[in-house]
Amino acid sequence: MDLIVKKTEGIEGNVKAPPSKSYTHRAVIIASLADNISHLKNPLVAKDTCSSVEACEAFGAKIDIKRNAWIVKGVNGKVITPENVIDVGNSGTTLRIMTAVAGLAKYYTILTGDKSIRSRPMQPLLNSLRDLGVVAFSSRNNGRAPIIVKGGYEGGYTEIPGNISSQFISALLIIGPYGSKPLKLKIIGELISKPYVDMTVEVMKKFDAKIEREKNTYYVEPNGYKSCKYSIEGDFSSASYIVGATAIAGGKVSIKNLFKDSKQADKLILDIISEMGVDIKIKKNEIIVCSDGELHGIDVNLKNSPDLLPTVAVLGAAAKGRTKIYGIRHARFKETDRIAMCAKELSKLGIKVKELDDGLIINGGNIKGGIVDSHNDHRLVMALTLLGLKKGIKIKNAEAYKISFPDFVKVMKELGCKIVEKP
Ligand SMILES: O=C(O)C1=C[C@@H](OP(=O)(O)O)[C@@H](O)[C@H](O)C1
Ligand SMILES: C=C(OP(=O)(O)O)C(=O)O
Repeated sequence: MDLIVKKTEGIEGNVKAPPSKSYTHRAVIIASLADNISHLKNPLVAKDTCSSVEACEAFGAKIDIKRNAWIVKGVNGKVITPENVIDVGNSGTTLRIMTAVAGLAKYYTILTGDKSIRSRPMQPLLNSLRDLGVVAFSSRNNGRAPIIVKGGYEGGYTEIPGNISSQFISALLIIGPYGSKPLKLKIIGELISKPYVDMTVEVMKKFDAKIEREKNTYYVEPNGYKSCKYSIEGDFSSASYIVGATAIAGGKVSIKNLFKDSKQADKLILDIISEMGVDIKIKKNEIIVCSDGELHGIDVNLKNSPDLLPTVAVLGAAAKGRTKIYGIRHARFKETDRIAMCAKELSKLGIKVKELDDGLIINGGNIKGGIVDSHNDHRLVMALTLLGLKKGIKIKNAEAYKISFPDFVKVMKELGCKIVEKP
């Protein structure tokens, strides 16, 4: 499917941010391991989170999908060996966390996914799982999926580099409560995407896990999880496209279901956008964005918020002057190499972009219309849509937005964005 986006000036309305993808993954996986029945309110129903639901069911959890709620009967740590291969589709979070969960099963689990998933780094996680009593290897010995895991998780000590993906750390912490010994996990070097680990710890605590951090080391007691009622907040990464569209097209938009005190990494979009010249009002559970469509370039470190790269890159392209984005070498290991793909697609629209090892320098302000490709990356589809509001573009392979924000086109149209889906 292609998206045709037409120049749009002035958008307005009141919308609700979709539920958080990261919190939905964590809640459903932890509830699936827990001792009894958990009620998850407002989960995100999207391709990536459905990959986690299917994987949890394959490991023995019973999940009843109701309108606006999932009722999860956990396995109380007694994970069964799946009958079939676990196919995580396009979801890196599912692959990483479920590889660790497979370490709790008795026999062999095979985990794989689409072409993009089969290119994403896994070796540090496999090494740590081995330290903790699990047999875990890459079927082609290249540190990528397909992954083969034979359970046997005991707990104990391991260390892991912090600069490739925080999902390795989240994955190891999540199985921590089910060892025969406590888990001691030391992060070596710089920890990127740290807010995502904080979110993991927050959800683990909500399910009564005993977890502590001292400097760069996490300690988890083998006490299991207690099921509970958990409500999933709105997603700042998805909301970044609504904020970005308002910033670029101009207008006034209110976004509900976003919490001021959220731990989400991508809350940073609010600081970024105000620094670029947009007026932001932050209420307890609502954000109001007001823009005249005039933005100016900034320097920004996205080390902790890698998923904002495509959004900030297009904002930089639409802004006057230079935008430098840095600190995000790890954005090269996502659905695509997002540094390279943002540079490639923005160049097609006449924007001068310089690729850095860990970011981009964008000379914004002069966009021409044209045809761009998402490379099947959901964040590229949604971010490129924002540029279309400025000049009119066609985005190829656009159906990828359904990975994380299935109502993206509907919500954008409600706000007045001129978008047409072409099958
Ligand atoms: O744990 C999570 O929910 C995520 C962690 C981040 O990945 P990295 O830790 O690999 O940067 C982020 O990019 C991803 O979209 C979601
Ligand atoms: C990188 C992302 O997710 P995941 O790692 O779960 O594929 C993302 O949502 O941008």
